[in-house]
Amino acid sequence: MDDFQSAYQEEKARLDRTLEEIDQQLKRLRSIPVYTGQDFTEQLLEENRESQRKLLEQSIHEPYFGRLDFEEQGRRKTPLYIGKVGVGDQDGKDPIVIDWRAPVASLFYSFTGGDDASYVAPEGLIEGLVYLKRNIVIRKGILDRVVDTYNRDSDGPAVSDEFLVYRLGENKDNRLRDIVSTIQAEQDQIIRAAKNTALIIQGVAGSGKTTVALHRLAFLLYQYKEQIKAERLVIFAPNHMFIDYISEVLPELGVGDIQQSTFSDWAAKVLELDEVPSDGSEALSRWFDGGAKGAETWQDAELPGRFKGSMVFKEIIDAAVSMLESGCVPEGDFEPWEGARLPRKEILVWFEGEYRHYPVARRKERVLARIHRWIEMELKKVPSAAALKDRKKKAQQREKSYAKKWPELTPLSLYRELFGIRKSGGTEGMVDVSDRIPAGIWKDTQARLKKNAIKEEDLAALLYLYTLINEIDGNLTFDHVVIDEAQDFAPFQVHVLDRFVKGHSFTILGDLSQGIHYYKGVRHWDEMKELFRPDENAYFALTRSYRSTMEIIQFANEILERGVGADLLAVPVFRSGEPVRLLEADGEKRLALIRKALDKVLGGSFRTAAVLTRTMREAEELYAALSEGGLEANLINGELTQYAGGVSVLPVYLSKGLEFDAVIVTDVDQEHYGPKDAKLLYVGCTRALHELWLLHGERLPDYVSGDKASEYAAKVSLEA
Ligand SMILES: Nc1ncnc2c1ncn2[C@@H]1O[C@H](COP(=O)(O)OP(=O)(O)OP(=O)(O)O)[C@@H](O)[C@H]1O
Repeated sequence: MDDFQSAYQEEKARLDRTLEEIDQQLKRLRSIPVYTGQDFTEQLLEENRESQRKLLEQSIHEPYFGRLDFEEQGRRKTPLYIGKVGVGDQDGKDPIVIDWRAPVASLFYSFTGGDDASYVAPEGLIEGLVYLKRNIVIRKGILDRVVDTYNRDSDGPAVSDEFLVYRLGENKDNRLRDIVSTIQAEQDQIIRAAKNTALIIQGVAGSGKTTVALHRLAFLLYQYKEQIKAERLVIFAPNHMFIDYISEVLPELGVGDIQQSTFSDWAAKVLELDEVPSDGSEALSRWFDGGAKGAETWQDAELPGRFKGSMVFKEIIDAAVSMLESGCVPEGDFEPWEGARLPRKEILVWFEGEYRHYPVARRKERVLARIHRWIEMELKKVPSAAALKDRKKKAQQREKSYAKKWPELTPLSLYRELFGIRKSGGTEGMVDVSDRIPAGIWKDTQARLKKNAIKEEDLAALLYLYTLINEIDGNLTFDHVVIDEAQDFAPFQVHVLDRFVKGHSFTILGDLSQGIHYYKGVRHWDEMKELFRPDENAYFALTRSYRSTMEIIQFANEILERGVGADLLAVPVFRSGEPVRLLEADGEKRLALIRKALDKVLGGSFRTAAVLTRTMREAEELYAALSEGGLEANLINGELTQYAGGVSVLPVYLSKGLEFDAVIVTDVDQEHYGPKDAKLLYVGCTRALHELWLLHGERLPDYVSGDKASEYAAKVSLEA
């Protein structure tokens, strides 16, 4: 028997034993009648049994995916089996399968050969020797594959990407999947980073940012189970369809109930807005469907999204509200009826003294309530019933009009005042900051606010005002916040979120090379880092790209290098595929050739394909034409909440974050992708896992037809 066969036999025997053990445990658990009584302790025990049952039921299909033979210093060599779910033996003493999030399991991901292997455990640094690292594929309880990625006894360290490449070569369906069996060392470092740090991660396209963020949440829930709750974790994602696309990963990892939201949805909930301001897709659509040409030359300060997302705007707001407190208590004493008087001095003692520790809106509330109580006490002193009736009535009216003299302390009313919209008897305490806001933005915002129309760009400021005047309710706080596609987030948004998060516990991930929304987001990660103290943040860079073949990555890299002069180039995993196809397809032949290219692509075993256009309008037209020709496809627009897979037709800017087995980018010419659109084309190209087609007019954009291109791209022609 050769080594491979004996390894397979050994693992098969071990799998049979494990399945038998899990089966026994399940049988035992199922035999215990479900407790439905009122006893609290019994209820807790029943809950435990129920979650144990679920975990074992999940585990029995694929109990583990890896094996690591480790000899801890001074102990015996032990084979450790690592799975998505930890399983103990009948007595619950020795683990049969170790949870991938356990400290020792980190060795499986971080060990890359050599004599020194160590991991950090709660007891401190554990050192030892690794003898074997083995990947084991089990499908539906049947052993499918055994691949050794390190064997100390063979001819030296042989850590290879073979298993990773095998996994990456698989076709994808309509959902992002977990990667527990192949997490890479650079990703593992991020997943296991300490909770109370703001992690800022620059990762090239396809480096696993989204995937890593989701695994990090699963890790945090395991590692800090006493301190954090799933429902207090949140992922901010760019749109609802993306949320749907990533929705399977956490349940696959045995984690549920995590909040997933767009920033706008969340802000609207906190601010109790009747309507959710557009999440930006509408603005994007206008931006890309024309009208925005030349706007790239605008100064940041003139771009509403950039200006209102900056910390400069926060400082302007601080200046505007700096006198708010001192301007709150109305002039004059309070007189509920002639002869009774509550001196303003006394009210100030309450407002500025006793209630000082409350935020201002709450202080106002408390002072007004106390005045009410004071009136009631005064009324008790009134001797005659007739006088009492009269005074009561008067006091009611005066109390009401006195309350009206106080400023309206809501985020929206203050924001309106910031832009010069003042109600009669408005806030004396607001400082005029109009000269610090660019005239265009001032005028546009004022006009909108007069009609009570709020845009996404206003939300950070509104939330900030909210936090200045209100206490943040415990229900609204988070234990950890993930921000995906963070290059499109503004520093001010993150600053505001920081007020809702304990311990600056953030995972902020993005790719500056995919920053296609010129009018918002960050230009450099320092803009985010500066929001935190040096000891509160950590920066990581992910440079390996796992999604696409080498040919596609090299081709996309060249677009970045030539078109943007970027240095954040992706390093491919050694997975070779077809060359990128360049197909001239314009004029009358365009539609027929798009159809032909699609037929070619769909002829294989691919499960998902995308046809990317430059604009939404073009996507709609193409979708209509393709459907008329009998093709079954889905049109994706910014409103969609579900991603169905199959063939999708969509504008390239909406493809961000998604991936497809094959991608066909249409109209890749100078007209559609001018010199400023290299990043956009880069996003489109990097969506492809296995095949990329570029359908173009007579002249490709200059940054596409590079000299080196022939190494990984080929011109093809299909008969129209
Ligand atoms: N360690 C890994 N093992 C196997 N597959 C991986 C690994 N890391 C990432 N992938 C795969 O690479 C693809 C890209 O991952 P993901 O979408 O998380 O990357 P991203 O950095 O968020 O991409 P983008 O910024 O381009 O949207 C996914 O198919 C994911 O499953």
